[in-house]
Amino acid sequence: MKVGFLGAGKMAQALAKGFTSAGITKASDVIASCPKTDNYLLEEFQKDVPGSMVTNSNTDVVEHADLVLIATKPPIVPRVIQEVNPAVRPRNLLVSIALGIPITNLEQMLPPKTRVIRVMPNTPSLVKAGCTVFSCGSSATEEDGLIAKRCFSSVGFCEEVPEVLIDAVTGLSGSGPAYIYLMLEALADGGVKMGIPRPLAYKLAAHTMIGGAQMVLETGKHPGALKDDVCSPAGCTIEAIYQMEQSGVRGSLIKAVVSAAQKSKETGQRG
Ligand SMILES: NC(=O)C1=CN([C@@H]2O[C@H](COP(=O)(O)OP(=O)(O)OC[C@H]3O[C@@H](n4cnc5c(N)ncnc54)[C@H](OP(=O)(O)O)[C@@H]3O)[C@@H](O)[C@H]2O)C=CC1
Ligand SMILES: O=C(O)[C@@H]1CCC=N1
Repeated sequence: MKVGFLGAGKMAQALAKGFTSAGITKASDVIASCPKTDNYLLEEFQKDVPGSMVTNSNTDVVEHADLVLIATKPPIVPRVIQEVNPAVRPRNLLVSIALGIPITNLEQMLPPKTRVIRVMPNTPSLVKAGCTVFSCGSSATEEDGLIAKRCFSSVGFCEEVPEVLIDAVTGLSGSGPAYIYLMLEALADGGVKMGIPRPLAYKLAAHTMIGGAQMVLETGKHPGALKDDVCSPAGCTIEAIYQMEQSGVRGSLIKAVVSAAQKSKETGQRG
């Protein structure tokens, strides 16, 4: 399958590297575009995916690729679609990863009957630990859904959801890696404050996060029950939990997800 990226930024790079290393496509069948001739992102893209093609022409991408990922910032999407529209053919499956833009808007901007899929991935796709949801447009076939599932499952967890959930998913797993890095950095800072060398503190914090998440997925136990297992009576963990509850950690995280989801929805309404 030939895969093209309109936009060669962080998410395009993560997916291109993930897809090629997972064997979904060959590097020589990947193409990415950015408008400026001196674009350093295209150089970065080719460094990440050696053997791939890069171009300053969005039309080249659509002409070359079967699967075309729209990977520019949301406000630029209408302009990019308008530009590539004359080149869109029935063989193209258009996959938008853009924040907030509903399928109906994408379909209205594209030629009638264009097969469209809206996707919300996240950056850990780069290391095959991504988390993606997708929804199919009105002309997308069952086979198109399977293609999306196969591509994004190759770089992590992937599930089809009703489109109405995508803004909420964006607030949770689309933006979520940023919340995790912030928490991880803070945990490591705590370790450093207590004398742990910084490189070791990052490793301990990261492995603790991976381990905790794996326990939730593999044991199927409620997160609260798993937390209780760590809190020995009159022990040190319950002291820490008491501090965290007083500083409103749960409320902050809920607010983070809600505000990102609302922003995603507003982005779509503005477009
Ligand atoms: N980053 C993330 O974690 C996630 C991002 N997304 C979505 O992915 C999309 C891309 O985000 P991200 O990778 O972070 O953004 P970046 O800014 O890293 O990438 C956007 C890319 O689009 C290029 N671009 C700008 N104008 C055009 C144009 N007219 N034609 C073609 N390409 C153009 C930019 O080039 P230049 O820099 O030269 O302007 C850049 O290469 C967004 O819609 C975002 O909502 C979705 C899930 C997660
Ligand atoms: O912050 C953003 O707008 C993008 C969409 C989800 C993650 N990053």
